[in-house]
Amino acid sequence: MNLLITISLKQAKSITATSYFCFPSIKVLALKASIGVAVRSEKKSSLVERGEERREAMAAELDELTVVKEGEAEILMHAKNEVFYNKTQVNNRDISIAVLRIFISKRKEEHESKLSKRTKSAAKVSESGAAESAVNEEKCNGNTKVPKETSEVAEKTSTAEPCTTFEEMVKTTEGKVRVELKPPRVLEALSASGLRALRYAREIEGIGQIVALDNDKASVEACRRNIKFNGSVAISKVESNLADARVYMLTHPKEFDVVDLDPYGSPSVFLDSAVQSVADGGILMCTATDMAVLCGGNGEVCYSKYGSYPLRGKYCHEMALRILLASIESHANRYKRYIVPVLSVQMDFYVRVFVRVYTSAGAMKNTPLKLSYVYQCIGCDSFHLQPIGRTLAKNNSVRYMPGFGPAVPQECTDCGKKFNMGGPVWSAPIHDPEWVASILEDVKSMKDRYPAYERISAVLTTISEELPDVPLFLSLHNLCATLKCTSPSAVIFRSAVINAGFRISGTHVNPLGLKSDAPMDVIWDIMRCWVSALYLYHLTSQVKNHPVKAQAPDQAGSVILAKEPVLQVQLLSDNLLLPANFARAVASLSKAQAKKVARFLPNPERHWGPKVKAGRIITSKHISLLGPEAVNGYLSHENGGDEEGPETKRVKTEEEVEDPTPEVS
Ligand SMILES: C[S@@+](CC[C@H](N)C(=O)[O-])C[C@H]1O[C@@H](n2cnc3c(N)ncnc32)[C@H](O)[C@@H]1O
Ligand SMILES: [Zn+2]
Repeated sequence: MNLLITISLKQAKSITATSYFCFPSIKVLALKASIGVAVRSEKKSSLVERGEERREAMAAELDELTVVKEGEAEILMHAKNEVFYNKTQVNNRDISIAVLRIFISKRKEEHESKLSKRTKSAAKVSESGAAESAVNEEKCNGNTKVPKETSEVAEKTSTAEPCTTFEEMVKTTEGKVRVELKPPRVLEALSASGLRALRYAREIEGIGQIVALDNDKASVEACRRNIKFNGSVAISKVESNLADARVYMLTHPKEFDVVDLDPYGSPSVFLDSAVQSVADGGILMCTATDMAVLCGGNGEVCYSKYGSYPLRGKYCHEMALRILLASIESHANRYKRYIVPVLSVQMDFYVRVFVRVYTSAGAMKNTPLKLSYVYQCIGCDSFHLQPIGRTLAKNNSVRYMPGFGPAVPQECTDCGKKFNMGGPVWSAPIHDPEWVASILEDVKSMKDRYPAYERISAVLTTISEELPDVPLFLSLHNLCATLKCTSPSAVIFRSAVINAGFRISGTHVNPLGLKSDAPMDVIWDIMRCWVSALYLYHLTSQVKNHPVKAQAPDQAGSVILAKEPVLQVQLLSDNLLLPANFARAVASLSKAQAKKVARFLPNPERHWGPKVKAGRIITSKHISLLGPEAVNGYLSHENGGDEEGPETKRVKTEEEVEDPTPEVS
């Protein structure tokens, strides 16, 4: 499916300004209104006099505009790149829409269950004769007074707890009064053209008011024009304000059920105010595109922005997600709040997290249990996590204690080298499996409504199969590079881990990554068996070995291979105890893999990456940001060069992704 439909008005160059004026479509009327050309009921004679001049100006202006359609929203883009728009982010916007749809339905379910609890507790109270439970008329609708008539009925309807500002009293057709949830209010804090806000308004059933902010005048003007251009639903739901998002969020505490941060680069400066602006139980959706920083390019910069040290492991993109989550949690904690991640995605060139925000000084005490330091060996890349805190159960209470440490000795037990220490990172689950399943189901049920359906369903499928409780992942390639051996296929390696009694899964972050709860010494034992003659295949006692390339005796690989394996796996067929069993295990393929469902897709076109800030002239200085290919594209375009050509890079097959270095022995 085409991700984006761009209707260039230039394509219709032959259409003169006169035909725009005469063409009776609503769209064109909206377009005229949006660019501020009022159609006055002037006399025909004066039109003739001034018509030529105006038509020329109009034609020139229209020539500069392009209508971009994504989902159900359309925006007018100016050729001068004055307002930020990156079509690559269609994946980001699609996933956000999917999450919001589920947020609305979960929020409703939670509200229903809260109401039924209220009803039960009120019934108990009235049974025991404690009539003081009556609700006073200001309890509902927050600051809004409920009409007396309504509040009287409310008293009769078993409401023992006060309504929140997010609830309202609604009279049903039978004349009863129900406490209903108000539609969720959304803050799109960094809105640029308003495309995202417009898509939310037009595509998400049950969404409430959407406030779109930007501190750039041109963006706000464009956003307002786009609101009008999108017609009545957009006009009634979306408002655009010129404001610094930080000030606005600080001055609107707990006012939004949804806060969306989609900044240029790092969201770090917005986090403190954003966590304060989300209502209890609301959701914060946050993108970070400063991957070089989050992945360890500049550890000290990452520390200054996020309060966490990144490590340059193969798992760095997942670590980036976990650093961002730890940082949001730390800001939330300042206000006695805490987060619960529902979905965390690394895709394209960014990370995006979806977290719910709650207030509870008690629950906040659990934060240190959800954060860990990461030790990564500089020789063999083995990694170990050390939680910051732990709990101690005593009688009927729980004591919060600092974590035991150190988690590792000074020198790596596998290869003898030292460790780098990174973090703290979020080491609790980064997704809620129930949410992920609901989002995926919902996306599949309305394929046509997601322009990036193929991509987002592939990512969500892979996420749904990740081990939820295993932070970070191994790279089979990396293990083999350390030992300088050929690689087992992922299926054979997964089988050995499963046969040894541990769990293993893929990760959405990297097609070659493997998450496992097997400790590093077990992983290395399996690899020792792979390279030695202890490789048992298909339970047939077929012995193979995979010779390694020689390396210096002090190198990590040599030290690891010099040790005898200690792992002992019992084979079912007889009483043999072997260090590893590579017989193919049933669970060695995920369900999606077994069904050959797509899990990783190539980029749909070239230059599928970040864009520079709006209005900036793209020069060769941007090579480091966009990559030489992308910049060449822009520069050649600037110079009147060719249009972007089709993707020429060969796409890997499913097998190649699964098993990039097929067995050679
Ligand atoms: C990456 S763009 C947003 C793209 C948009 N969310 C979308 O999906 O198309 C970031 C926007 O944030 C705006 N911005 C940057 N700093 C801001 C601030 N302090 N307050 C409000 N807007 C800001 C910029 O003007 C820019 O338009
Ligand atoms: Zn090591």
